Amino acid sequence: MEIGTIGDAGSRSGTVMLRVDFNSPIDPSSQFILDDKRFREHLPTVQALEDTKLVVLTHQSRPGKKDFTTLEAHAEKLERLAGRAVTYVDDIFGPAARETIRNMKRGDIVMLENLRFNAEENLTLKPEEAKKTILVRKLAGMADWYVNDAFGTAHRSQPSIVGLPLAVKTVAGLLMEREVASLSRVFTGAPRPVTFVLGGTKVDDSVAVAENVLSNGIADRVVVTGVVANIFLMAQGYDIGRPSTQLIEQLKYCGEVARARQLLAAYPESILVPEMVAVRENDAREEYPVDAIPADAPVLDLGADSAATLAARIRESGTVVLNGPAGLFEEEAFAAGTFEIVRAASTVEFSVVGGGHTAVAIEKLDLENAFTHISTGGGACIEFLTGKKLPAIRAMEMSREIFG
Ligand SMILES: Nc1ncnc2c1ncn2[C@@H]1O[C@H](COP(=O)(O)OP(=O)(O)O)[C@@H](O)[C@H]1O
Ligand SMILES: O=C(OP(=O)(O)O)[C@H](O)COP(=O)(O)O
Repeated sequence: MEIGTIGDAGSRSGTVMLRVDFNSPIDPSSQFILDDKRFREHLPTVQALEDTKLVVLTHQSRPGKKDFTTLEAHAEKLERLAGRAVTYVDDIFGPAARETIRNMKRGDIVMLENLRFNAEENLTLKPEEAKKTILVRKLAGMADWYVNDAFGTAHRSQPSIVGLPLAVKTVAGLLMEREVASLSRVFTGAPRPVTFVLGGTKVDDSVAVAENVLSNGIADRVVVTGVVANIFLMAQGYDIGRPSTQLIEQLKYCGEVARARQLLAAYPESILVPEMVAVRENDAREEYPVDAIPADAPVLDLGADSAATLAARIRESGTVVLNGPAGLFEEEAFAAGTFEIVRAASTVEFSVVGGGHTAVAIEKLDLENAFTHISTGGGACIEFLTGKKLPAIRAMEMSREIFG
């Protein structure tokens, strides 16, 4: 890896700013954090920096959303999970934050306020521009070095991600290092055959991933499920019915049908599309072949035969990259396809998972330990798999060039 890590950062003392991604689902009325996976995943980095004055930075949600909130509950959650006191300050770089940081001792942990409360953090900027923001200048003035562990935000060109590394020596935290190493292994040295299973609703990203991994010989085959499969069925000329077509229009993914058609033409043997689907008809699950989908019934899962056929192809793989559920698994009647695919993926030698919903499906089956790597990133993971260099990684490389 071209980026520095905590291991080669040398001194483990001084004031360290640690960027994490504690952005988590929150109950808007009780402020209760509903899932603490991201907290648990960042703990090794927090503990590795126990001899420093540790200033933790994160965002929570985005301005305008219901779960855009202060970080008091996040500080409490970190305190409980780390078993160490965490001081929360409702300030980012004003007098309260500066005073608290000035008074820190070795081993102290301070959590600053939601970075996105500062308008500049919500801008998408090039690293050089981000470096000039007041936010970056102020934070840099309080830090001896910076650790970026926020893999889940690595695809955002925001000041704390791409600007701060140009202003302070920056290295990757342990989670960032593990994410990059595990996901990179998909591109080099993954046991073959390599199967990508792309489902869920992020059709544009999934088509881009399929293009990248098929054209570069990274994947031997791509299995499509979920809404992604519906696009490929349209590309094959099938009528997927009004409700599913409307969903694709709503999501503004009609343009993806032509891209899917090109992929099918270029890789006819490598893209596996379901032949049977499950729909909701008269409030019940019914199964149909893809050339007989009823006009008014939404396609919500793989048909049982197709789930079994695709699962068998997954099981014979050396590597599986799983991103996005195969259907509306939140409803019991439409969960079978997702569960069968997840179970099959859990049996292979090297298995990598991206996406929050996919991780939830795995948790429901209690199969977390059966996977090699479950990424904390949704968008970041899938963007990494499209083959693009993530802005956070590029910024850490630049930091290494600047500060050594
Ligand atoms: N055929 C389908 N029709 C409607 N929704 C679907 C279908 N297949 C999957 N979904 C929905 O996709 C959502 C997850 O998609 P996505 O956000 O892309 O996954 P992830 O968070 O794992 O990346 C789930 O809420 C699931 O119910
Ligand atoms: O949860 C996140 O992204 P994800 O839902 O794609 O995993 C990250 O915290 C990034 O958040 P953002 O998409 O508001 O920039």
